[in-house]
Amino acid sequence: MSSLVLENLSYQYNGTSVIEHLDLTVAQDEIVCLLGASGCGKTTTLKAIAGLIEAKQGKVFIDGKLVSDEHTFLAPEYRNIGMMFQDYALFPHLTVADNIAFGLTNMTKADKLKRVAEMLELVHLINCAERFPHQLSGGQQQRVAIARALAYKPSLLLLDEPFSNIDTQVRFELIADIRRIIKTQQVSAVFVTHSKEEAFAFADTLAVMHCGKIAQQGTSEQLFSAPSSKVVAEFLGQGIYLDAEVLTATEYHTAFGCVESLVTHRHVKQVGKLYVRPHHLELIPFQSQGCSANTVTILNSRFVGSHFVYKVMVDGQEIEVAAQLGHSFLANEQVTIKITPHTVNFFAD
Ligand SMILES: Nc1ncnc2c1ncn2[C@@H]1O[C@H](COP(=O)(O)OP(=O)(O)OP(=O)(O)O)[C@@H](O)[C@H]1O
Repeated sequence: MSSLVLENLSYQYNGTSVIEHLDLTVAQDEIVCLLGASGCGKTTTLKAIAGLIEAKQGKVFIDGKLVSDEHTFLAPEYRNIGMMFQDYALFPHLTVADNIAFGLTNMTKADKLKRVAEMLELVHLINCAERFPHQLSGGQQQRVAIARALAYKPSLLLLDEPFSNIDTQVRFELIADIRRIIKTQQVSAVFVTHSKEEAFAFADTLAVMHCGKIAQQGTSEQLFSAPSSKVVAEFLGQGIYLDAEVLTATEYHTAFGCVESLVTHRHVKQVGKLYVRPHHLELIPFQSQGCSANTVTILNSRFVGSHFVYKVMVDGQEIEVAAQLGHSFLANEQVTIKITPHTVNFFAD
């Protein structure tokens, strides 16, 4: 059974549509990331799942139980969900142990103490039990927040940008740690972010949101290599569009010569655009016998520790390309560009 199902969910603020006919499924024990640009409706979707707003259009099911539709509205405390936000939302006047124990009602004192001890061990904060939130680092505060959210064994965890206040140096360690914690507790989760790096590191599947809808849901690899729309392609990573015409099931004609696809497509004689990412481009020393359209000028270069990254203008669009081993170029130098065979992303006009 799915842990969460949103069916045809819509929501308006003062008559302005924010979520429109949104469908989403989260499987048992799955971490799904709602990913999208600022203002696309991610937090509003999370609030509708939590019951912090009343979405009358569409249905919300948690663990198979209808919790919201036009006739039904279950308050947040009856939805069996845990929540975690970017501002930690810990009670400042309570110790770490008391923060974790806060939601544990209907339990004997002994059971409460046992559960708090288990959670402190899980989040590696046993020695901080008697400290207050202001005596902890941001990462430690988020560990307390996750311990508190998981303490009463919710079936679904909702996380709204929980890592955005964490120093970038420790952010990805914390992400890996919180993912481990969630996985050991066998709870499903919906995680909201606008950072694709965080989404890649934290989620099992991504649901890219655009203008209040899910544009595409799948693993990060599926979305990266086979985006169903330009919006998803662009959101998952930088690239350029090249005018293209389909020649065969695996070949596309462009101004840069024939581009070969590693997979067979069923596009027939269509014209459209290829979305080409930097790692599909190869810069090689200028070859005078090459087609002039394949010649580009290095605009500038930047050393990134292990190699150089060159900015070039291709078909009127700037793109940064990592240097191939053994080649180095100067600013204003003319180089030849090649498009290597890859899993082509073609969008018909
Ligand atoms: N209480 C509100 N009243 C009116 N409009 C709102 C309210 N809350 C959010 N909005 C608007 O709804 C739209 C979606 O907001 P939401 O917070 O869901 O987006 P988001 O994708 O989570 O954005 P961000 O990544 O910036 O947090 C935005 O245009 C926002 O201005």
